Amino acid sequence: MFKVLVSDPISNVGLKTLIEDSEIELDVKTGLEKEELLKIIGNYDALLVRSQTKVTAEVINAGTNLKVIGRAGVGVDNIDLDAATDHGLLVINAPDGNTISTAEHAFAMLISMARNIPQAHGKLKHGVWDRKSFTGVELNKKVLGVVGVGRIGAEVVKRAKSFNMEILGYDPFMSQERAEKLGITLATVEEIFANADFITFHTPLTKETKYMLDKPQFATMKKGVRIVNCARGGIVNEVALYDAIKEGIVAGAALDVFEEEPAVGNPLLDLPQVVTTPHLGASTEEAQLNVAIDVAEEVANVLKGKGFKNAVNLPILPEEDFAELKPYLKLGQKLGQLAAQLCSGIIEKLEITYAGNIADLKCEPLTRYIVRGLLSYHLADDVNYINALKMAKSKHVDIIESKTSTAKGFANLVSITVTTSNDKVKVSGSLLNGYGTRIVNINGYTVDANPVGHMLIAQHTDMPGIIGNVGTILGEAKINIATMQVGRKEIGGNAIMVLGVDKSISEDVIESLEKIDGIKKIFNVDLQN
Ligand SMILES: NC(=O)C1=CN([C@@H]2O[C@H](COP(=O)(O)OP(=O)(O)OC[C@H]3O[C@@H](n4cnc5c(N)ncnc54)[C@H](O)[C@@H]3O)[C@@H](O)[C@H]2O)C=CC1
Ligand SMILES: O=C(O)CCC(=O)C(=O)O
Repeated sequence: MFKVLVSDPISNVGLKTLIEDSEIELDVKTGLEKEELLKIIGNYDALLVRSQTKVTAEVINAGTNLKVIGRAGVGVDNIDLDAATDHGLLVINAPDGNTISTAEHAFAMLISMARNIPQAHGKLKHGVWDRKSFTGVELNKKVLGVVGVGRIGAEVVKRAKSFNMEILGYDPFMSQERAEKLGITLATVEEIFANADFITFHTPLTKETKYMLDKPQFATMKKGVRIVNCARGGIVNEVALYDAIKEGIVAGAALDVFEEEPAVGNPLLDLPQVVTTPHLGASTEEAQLNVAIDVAEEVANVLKGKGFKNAVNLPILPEEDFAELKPYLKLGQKLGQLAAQLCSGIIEKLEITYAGNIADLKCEPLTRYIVRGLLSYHLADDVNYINALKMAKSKHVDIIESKTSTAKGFANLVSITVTTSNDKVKVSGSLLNGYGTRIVNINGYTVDANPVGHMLIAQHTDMPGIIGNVGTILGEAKINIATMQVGRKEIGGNAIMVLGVDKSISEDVIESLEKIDGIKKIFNVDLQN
C-alpha cells in the first residue's frame, strides 16, 4: 500500500484515480503548519501540492519514505528541486491543464484595468455613483507586447487578436515562421518596451527574467503604458513599478503575482492604478480538475513503477547507461550554458560533434545534458534531462549530432555550434586527464578555462593596455580575478579574454568595461549551477 499526502487544496474529482485505487491510501491535510508537516511527512510515499506548501530541503529530509512529489500546476518554485534530486526524489508537474484558465485570467485583468472595472465596482458598492473618474481606454488598435510566447502567451495572443490589437511578441524560441502563424510581429524586448501600450508577461521566473522590467526599462516606455503580470512576482521590479506609477509613466498595472506571497501589506496595493487578484490565474474549476487528473495519474504511475511524462528533475541516473559518460555530463551541460550566454537571437540549430575516444560511446544522454544546459538559460527548471529533447523539438531547435575519431590533439573533444536568427557561436570542451572539465575553444580562439562560477568573456582588439584597464575597473569594483586567459589569432587582430571572477559583475561595471578603447563585446557569464 502506498501512502499519499495532499497538502494543498486539489480537486477531489481530479484525485478520483488515487481515491479509488486499492493500492493507494490518500490523506488530504491542507493548511498544515511547517512543524506539523515535518512531523508526518516521513509516513508518506508521495506528496501532492499546489503552490502554498513550501517543499523545502527540511521537508524533503524529513520525508524519508518519499518517492515522488507532484505539483498540480506549472511553476515548481515552491519545491527545492536540488534537494529533491539529491534525495533521488522525482518531481512531476502538470504543465498543460491550466494554460487556458491563466490566459483568460490575464486577459480579464487586462480589460478590467483598461476600463477601471474593479475601481468603479468598489465605489458603486460603497454607494457612490461616479461616472467621471473612470474613463478608460479601448483595446482596439492598441499595441500589446507579449513577453514569453509559450503555452499561455500564445493563448493570450489569440484573445488579443479578436480585440483587434496589434501584437508584438518576444520569446527566445520564437521563429519568424511561428510569429507569422500566430499573426504577430517578432520584436526585441527593447522594442516592446518602447512601443507597447499594454505589456503582458508570460515567462517563468529565471535569472534572466528576474527584474527584466526595472527602472531603466520604465524610462524607455511610452507614457501611459499598462502592465499585466500573471506569470511570477519578480519579473517586474515592484519598487520600480511603484515609482513608475507615481511618476505617471505607467497608467495601470494588473497583478496576479507578487515577489512575496501572500502580498498583504504590499505598497502597490495602495495605488488606485493597480488592479489585483491573489494568484488566481489557475483558479478555475476546469484548470484545477485538469491539473489534478494529470498529476494524480502521474503519481500513481510513478509509485507503481510505470512510465511518466512530466518529470521536472532527474532523480537517478541508470548506472548502466551512464557509467562511462558520467564524467562528461557536467562538461556537456556547461558547454550548453556557456553557448546560450554567448549568443543572441532565436535559437534555431544545435550542432554537436563528439570527437576522439568519446565518439565510441553512446552519447544520447550527453546530448540531453548539452540541450538542457542550452535551453535552461531561458526555460530554467522547465527543461530537464528527461524532457530536454522533446522541449528542443517543441521550440523548433534542430539538433544535429556527428562523430569523428580525430580530436585535434585532445583525447576527447565535445564541440557545439549554436545557430540563432542572428548569430553563430561555437564552443568546445574536453575532459583533461587529471584536470577535469575544460573549455578549450571559444569561436575559434584557443583557451583553457575551467567552466565554473562567474566568468567574464571579452571580445577585443589585440592592443596594449586593454588587460590593465579591465583589471583596474574590476579592482575598483572589488571584483577579484581568479583566472585569466587571453587568446588571439594574429598580432593586433581580434582577440578574446576569458576571466574567472569571484562574484557576479553588476551592470554598471559591465558598462564601464564596454567603454574601454578596443573592447568590442563583453559577456557576463554565470555557470554556477
Ligand atoms: N498566475 C498563475 O496562476 C499561473 C502562472 N503561471 C506562470 O506562467 C508561466 C508561463 O507558463 P506557460 O506558458 O505554461 O509556460 P511555457 O514554458 O509554455 O512558456 C514560457 C515561455 O517563456 C519563454 N521565455 C523564457 N525566457 C524568456 C525571456 N527572457 N523573454 C521572453 N520569453 C522567455 C520561453 O521560451 C517559453 O516559451 C509559468 O512559468 C508560470 O510561472 C502558470 C500557470 C498559472
Ligand atoms: O496552483 C495554483 O493555483 C498556482 C498555479 C501556478 O502558478 C502555476 O501553475 O505555475
